[in-house]
Amino acid sequence: MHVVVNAAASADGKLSTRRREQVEISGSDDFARVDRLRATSDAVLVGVGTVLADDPHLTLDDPSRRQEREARGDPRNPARVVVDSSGRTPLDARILDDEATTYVVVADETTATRKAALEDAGAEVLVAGDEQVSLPEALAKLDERGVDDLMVEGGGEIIYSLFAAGLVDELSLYVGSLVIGGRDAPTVADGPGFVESFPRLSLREVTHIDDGVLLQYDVMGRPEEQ
Ligand SMILES: NC(=O)c1ccc[n+]([C@@H]2O[C@H](COP(=O)([O-])OP(=O)(O)OC[C@H]3O[C@@H](n4cnc5c(N)ncnc54)[C@H](OP(=O)(O)O)[C@@H]3O)[C@@H](O)[C@H]2O)c1
Ligand SMILES: Nc1nc(=O)c(N)c(NC[C@H](O)[C@H](O)[C@H](O)COP(=O)(O)O)[nH]1
Repeated sequence: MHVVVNAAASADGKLSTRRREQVEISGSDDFARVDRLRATSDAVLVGVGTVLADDPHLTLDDPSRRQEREARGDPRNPARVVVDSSGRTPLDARILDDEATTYVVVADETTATRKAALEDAGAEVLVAGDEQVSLPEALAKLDERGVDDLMVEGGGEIIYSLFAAGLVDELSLYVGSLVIGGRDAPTVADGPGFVESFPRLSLREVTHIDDGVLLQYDVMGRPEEQ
């Protein structure tokens, strides 16, 4: 599986405000780029924190890209994946509509009642991990279901855990020309943070888009992995 993390951050590295309210950091050209990246992916993954904060839809905006996918025999939208240990995804979340397949990856502790409610609401529930979702197990289950190209759209907790598990191949980071600030605002990679053997990146491309810059990195891995 090939994993691309895509995110947009302010110049001070924030994904949104301290209230976790969604901020439009990308401009129209960068959102078009994100739509193209979704169109070439088999699945788009977010954490439940993003679902609760943004209620995202994670489908393609451009109808011609849906047609192109169908013309090559793919579903019109990539599958959607929510990483959600105890099944907190609201049953009326936009991500559960029938515009695309949606996998809700839960941990073993999730009750059978909650799993059944999510399935009734349109999700395919996958179990990976005991108390918190195990990302290596989750990606292995997605791989079994034909996901070769996985796009991750955040948020900061999920991005940190994917780097910590050595599961990221590429990082596409759009840096918008604004300052959000706030010690409690989510950043590109939150979690407990690394204190040594930092994942190393190789800067492949720098592109001026809208009023910001797109940084595209290949992930070299952590020193002990190189
Ligand atoms: N600018 C951008 O590009 C962008 C992109 C996405 C999101 N955002 C913003 O970021 C914020 C949401 O980010 P977030 O960090 O709070 O949430 P998140 O990363 O989307 O989701 C984090 C949640 O995922 C669950 N999880 C399950 N297994 C996990 C694992 N192995 N590692 C880490 N998390 C795991 C945890 O909840 P459980 O323990 O309940 O499972 C955790 O609280 C929102 O404000 C949103 O607007 C911005
Ligand atoms: N590329 C990007 N630029 C931004 O300025 C921004 N705020 C996000 N945020 C990502 C987050 O995951 C959102 O929830 C989905 O981008 C919403 O996706 P929909 O439009 O509902 O499909 N992503």
